[in-house]
Amino acid sequence: MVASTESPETSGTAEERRPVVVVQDLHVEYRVFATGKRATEADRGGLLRRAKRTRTVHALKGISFTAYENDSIGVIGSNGSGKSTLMRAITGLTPATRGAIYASSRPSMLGVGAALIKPLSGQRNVILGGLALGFSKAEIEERYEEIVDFAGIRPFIDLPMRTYSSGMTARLKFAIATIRNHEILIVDEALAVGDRKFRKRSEQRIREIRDNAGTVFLVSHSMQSIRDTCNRVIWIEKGELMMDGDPDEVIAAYEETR
Ligand SMILES: Nc1ncnc2c1ncn2[C@@H]1O[C@H](COP(=O)(O)OP(=O)(O)OP(=O)(O)O)[C@@H](O)[C@H]1O
Repeated sequence: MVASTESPETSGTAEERRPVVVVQDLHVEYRVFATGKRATEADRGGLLRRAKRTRTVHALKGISFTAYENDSIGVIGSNGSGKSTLMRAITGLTPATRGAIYASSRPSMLGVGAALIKPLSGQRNVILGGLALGFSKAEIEERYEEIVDFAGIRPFIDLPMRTYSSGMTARLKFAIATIRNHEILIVDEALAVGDRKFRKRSEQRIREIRDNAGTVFLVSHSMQSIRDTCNRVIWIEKGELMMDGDPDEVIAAYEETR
């Protein structure tokens, strides 16, 4: 299938828009040990045999595209097609085996999960999460009400986070993580959790980030979320770029193969 490198539905030509992420012929290979009997000391040839059991998974096979300022790019593809690998490579968490990624500023993956502590109340966690994002205590206090309202968990904010349902936890994390303005934001399946009302609010927040001259990548299996949020869609299958373009066209082509 033909892959175009230009973004559709843009306010100007590609030359007028600032490129923020350039991915050039990106390859990512994972070296994995296939499960097998663990080598013991008695197993003299163990090391050699173990080496033979190493497999290489070629997760991305020459992906190239350019993301521009104000782009909101949906990333779709079947399970295991390489979407998360591409996102991790863009943030620098997964090294490129070959090819290159250039970014105008450090892309951030949406999330404050690691900073939060489950036995503490939602309230304390808002403060912790805010500090982890680089806000001062005063700045967090200023935004506190907004975060709690957005998460929609006010009646539970004094309870320990471990008593929250997974949806409530996800809403709180999303509410904290998006208070910062991100220039390049990656949202990997964060919208899959939470109910319909919250999903709509999250999508609105993503649009606001984009309108603030940000660039957003949204990985999702929900074509509705992608349609509602993105001006461009990248479809990856078996580590290859199948199509890059208008959401309706790319989603239609993807759904035809399913
Ligand atoms: N840490 C890892 N070590 C080894 N192989 C990995 C690792 N992470 C991913 N893979 C492999 O790389 C390929 C792409 O995986 P990836 O998680 O990027 O897919 P995905 O499109 O995000 O899938 P999903 O929609 O299921 O989340 C898969 O074959 C997967 O098994």
